[in-house]
Amino acid sequence: ASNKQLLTPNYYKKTCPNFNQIMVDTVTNKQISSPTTASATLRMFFHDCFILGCDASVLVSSTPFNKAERDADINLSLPGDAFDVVTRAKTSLELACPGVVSCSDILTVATRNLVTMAGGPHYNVKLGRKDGRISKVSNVEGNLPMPTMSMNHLIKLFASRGFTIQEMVALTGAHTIGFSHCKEFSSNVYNYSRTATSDPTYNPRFAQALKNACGNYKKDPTLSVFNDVMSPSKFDNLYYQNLPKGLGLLKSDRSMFLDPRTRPYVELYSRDQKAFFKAFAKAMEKLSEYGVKTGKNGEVRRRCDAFN
Ligand code: HEM
Ligand SMILES: [Ca+2]
Repeated sequence: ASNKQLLTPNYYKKTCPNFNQIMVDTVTNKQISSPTTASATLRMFFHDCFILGCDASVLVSSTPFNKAERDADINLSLPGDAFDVVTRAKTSLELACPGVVSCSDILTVATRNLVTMAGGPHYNVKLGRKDGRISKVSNVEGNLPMPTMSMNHLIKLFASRGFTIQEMVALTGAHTIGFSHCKEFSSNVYNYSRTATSDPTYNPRFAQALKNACGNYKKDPTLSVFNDVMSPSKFDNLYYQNLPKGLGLLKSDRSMFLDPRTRPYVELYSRDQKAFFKAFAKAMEKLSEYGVKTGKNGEVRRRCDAFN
């Protein structure tokens, strides 16, 4: 059997009967006190799963002997709240059931609960992942999508992990919540031509608003903008409705509408939120099982930021 077939819905039923309750309590408290936790954690989960599978490799801290994934340039913007919610859950779970619950299962369930809390679909996740024993910065480079990549490149990247074009479009609907830092899109807003105020695929008023919001971004790299300008913290399908209007923030977002291979799915999900939720839930279940390790292929870390 492959590792993912060894995952089960009730993996902790006997060994940690309070697992679900502890996860719900921790995640709810954290999201209420820091409402950006949901988007932060969803992005971190994606970055974990795409590199060596969902094995919490993204949580490991660098040491003098090993530069870890989280110190890759693309991961430096992962917010502290995402690490914090996992650490809090791990601390409570270690008190209740020491040495039993993996950091990768914690990150998977926290993400699922947060998506639902933000208004998104509920989906089932199976459990029993073990944590990885490898986390290297060199595994990250080129293996996570960047807004500057061409659509060919993005499609190939997702295909290399077994995800179809439709699944890629559905998963990227995650940009219905959260933020992007100005540097991720500002070259499109500024470096167009002498006369145009912006990239022609932007709505001109939106481009002007972005210029205003990001004017000082080179001096203040913390400046950031909502991914979904219409409903920034609600998990809904407005992300897709924005794209035909030129209100997609990242170049890769606007390309989802401009490219004929992805456009039909953008149109479907912008019309039909139910279809989006169903596709997102299914693709998240699949992502949650991507490259998982079970049994002796991994460990239950004592601390999520260090190998045992
Ligand atoms: C075409 C593929 C994708 C590209 C190019 C991309 C790129 C980006 C970039 C550049 C940011 C801004 C990060 C920052 O400035 O802090 C971002 C944010 C985000 N991404 Fe993606 N992403 C893609 C797909 C996905 C997928 C598949 C997911 C999850 C299933 C996801 C979830 C998120 C979330 C939730 C945020 C907001 C993070 C926050 O608020 O802290 N993205 N993405
Ligand atoms: Ca939204």
